[in-house]
Amino acid sequence: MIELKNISKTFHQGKQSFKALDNINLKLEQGDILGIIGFSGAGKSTLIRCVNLLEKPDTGQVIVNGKDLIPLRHAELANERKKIGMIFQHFNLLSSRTVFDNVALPLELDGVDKATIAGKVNSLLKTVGLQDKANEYPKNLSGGQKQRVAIARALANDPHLLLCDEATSALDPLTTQSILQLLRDINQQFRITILLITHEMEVVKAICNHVAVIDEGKLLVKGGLEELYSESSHPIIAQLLTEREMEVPVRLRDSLITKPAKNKFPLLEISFNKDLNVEQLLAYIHQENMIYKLYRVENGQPGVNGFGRAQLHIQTDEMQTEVLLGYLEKYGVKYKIKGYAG
Ligand SMILES: Nc1ncnc2c1ncn2[C@@H]1O[C@H](COP(=O)(O)OP(=O)(O)OP(=O)(O)O)[C@@H](O)[C@H]1O
Repeated sequence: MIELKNISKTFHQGKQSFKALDNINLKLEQGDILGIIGFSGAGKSTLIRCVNLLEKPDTGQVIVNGKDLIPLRHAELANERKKIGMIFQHFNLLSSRTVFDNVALPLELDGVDKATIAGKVNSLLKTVGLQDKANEYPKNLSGGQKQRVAIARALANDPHLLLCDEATSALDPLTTQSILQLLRDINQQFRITILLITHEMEVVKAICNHVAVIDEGKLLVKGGLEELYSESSHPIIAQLLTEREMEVPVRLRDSLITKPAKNKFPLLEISFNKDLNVEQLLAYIHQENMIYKLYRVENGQPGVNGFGRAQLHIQTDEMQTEVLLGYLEKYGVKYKIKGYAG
């Protein structure tokens, strides 16, 4: 069982301070899949990072299987952390290591012998459906395959808890579904508790048996999806429940394919944040002489649901596309590849 009790966290920058988490209380039973949903800046990442103490709360307790992690000394904390796996939006694989060696890394660091590592890694690669990719390097894998490698690596130390930090936010809809299905299978097969954060209601609906809504560092609701719907008169919850994926433009609807291909370019759905808005992005695109078509723009309300969304069809070469995606990531802007079209 995992319990967060009275967790608060304030960030200080120069003379300014910002309360990112305000007295959070949350409980998960073994085998639960809890989704924490909220808009950009609500405090989701800070909260999930408090669970394995990547971020140390100012106050409160993080109780994992009866033990408060906060007062633990370094070695003891490292031991508890081994049992908490984590996956990230951008996979965080080591590009210089093969798939096999990425998955093997936590076991190597733990001093496990080579024969045991080989057995374990091969079995994990089978679990995530990548046994034929053991000798590939991450650069030769699709986004979904990279996330499968990251999942296998997160499972290497037989964790009882898996933390998922926007694990499907960089993936197209079909790949998202397959990764969510894999997480569901892992939860069933290993009885692993899963705590995930997302800004997409679809993810919560697809996989979670419990949900908590976070806004401005406070939990607004926690419980089953029914509880969420019963609170839908709350403006933030109403928005979360109504926010849908933007519709694909009619012109592209029939030609959109799910995988990259020659002369097909990604259609991006971009959710802006306080650090980058649509005008700034377009100024950058012009400055870099990138070819694009802007299909839809939705204006958000600053401080309520981020700074709007847009659908942008990038029609430039692969290298420039990578540069653009890197630019969005630099500003922490979330995007989704809806598919590819010419
Ligand atoms: N290290 C830090 N120093 C200062 N402020 C921070 C730090 N980390 C987070 N914050 C602030 O705390 C607030 C919550 O951030 P957090 O990343 O937890 O939100 P989030 O809900 O995960 O947002 P997103 O979905 O955009 O990632 C934001 O206003 C952010 O700017």
